[in-house]
Amino acid sequence: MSALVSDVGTRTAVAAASLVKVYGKGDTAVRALDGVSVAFQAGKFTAIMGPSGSGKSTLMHCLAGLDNVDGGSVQIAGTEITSLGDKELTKLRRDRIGFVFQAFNLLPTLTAEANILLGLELAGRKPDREWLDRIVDVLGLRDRLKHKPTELSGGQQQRVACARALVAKPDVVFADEPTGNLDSRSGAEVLDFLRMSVRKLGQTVIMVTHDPVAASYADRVVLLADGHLAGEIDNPTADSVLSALKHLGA
Ligand SMILES: Nc1ncnc2c1ncn2[C@@H]1O[C@H](COP(=O)(O)OP(=O)(O)OP(=O)(O)O)[C@@H](O)[C@H]1O
Repeated sequence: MSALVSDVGTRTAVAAASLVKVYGKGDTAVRALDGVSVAFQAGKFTAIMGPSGSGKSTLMHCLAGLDNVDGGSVQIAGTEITSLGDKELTKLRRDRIGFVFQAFNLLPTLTAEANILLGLELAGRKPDREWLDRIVDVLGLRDRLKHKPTELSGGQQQRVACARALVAKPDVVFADEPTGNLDSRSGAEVLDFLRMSVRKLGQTVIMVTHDPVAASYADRVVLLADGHLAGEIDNPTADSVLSALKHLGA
């Protein structure tokens, strides 16, 4: 495993080139992304930040193949996704991308373990038990696996959602405001986990957040403003992120 963690450091997990996304037509058209080129290294935790309306969610949706683009390219682990059909995209998202959303989206009738394994089951794939064990241990979910979502705290539910996102060993995990529904303590636990999934399990995480403290858990922050790349910060602190955002008028 340590070899895997050190190997991934220089590979590109996700790359966008000259990405353009336009909503609407004519006078009311909005260029939500206006030529964004950015690369995300494998084995790193990157946060996407910027003022409200700067294009963060749009960028995430285009990178993850959840939305079509109007120009440019997106590659996930070397696969160009903008030219894929719906079926191929669905398969790519299912097999190679993990998602963590603000709403935990767990099925209430299933146990935590069944929620974690559901995607694999639907895809007809067997879980790698050793990998599952590692994820469960890193997430501290061992004694919660038989519980239903209503028997879990918000933080625990989000950790189950993180396990679900990681269980298929995706090329990348996209997290959209993963701490938006959590108090600060549970939020810190989830962020700690996302960081550990990168450092200890060699995973790649790209997170959209409004919160400079959340962004400070990342290895790197990518800043957007008005649909453009507006800078980046390596080894961010909450203060350095906050002052960069102030600079952008957020
Ligand atoms: N479905 C849509 N139809 C029309 N315009 C849209 C749509 N989605 C987003 N936009 C516009 O595109 C721009 C970028 O929106 P986006 O949601 O990506 O920004 P954001 O940085 O994620 O914002 P926030 O921080 O407020 O969530 C904004 O001007 C927004 O109003």
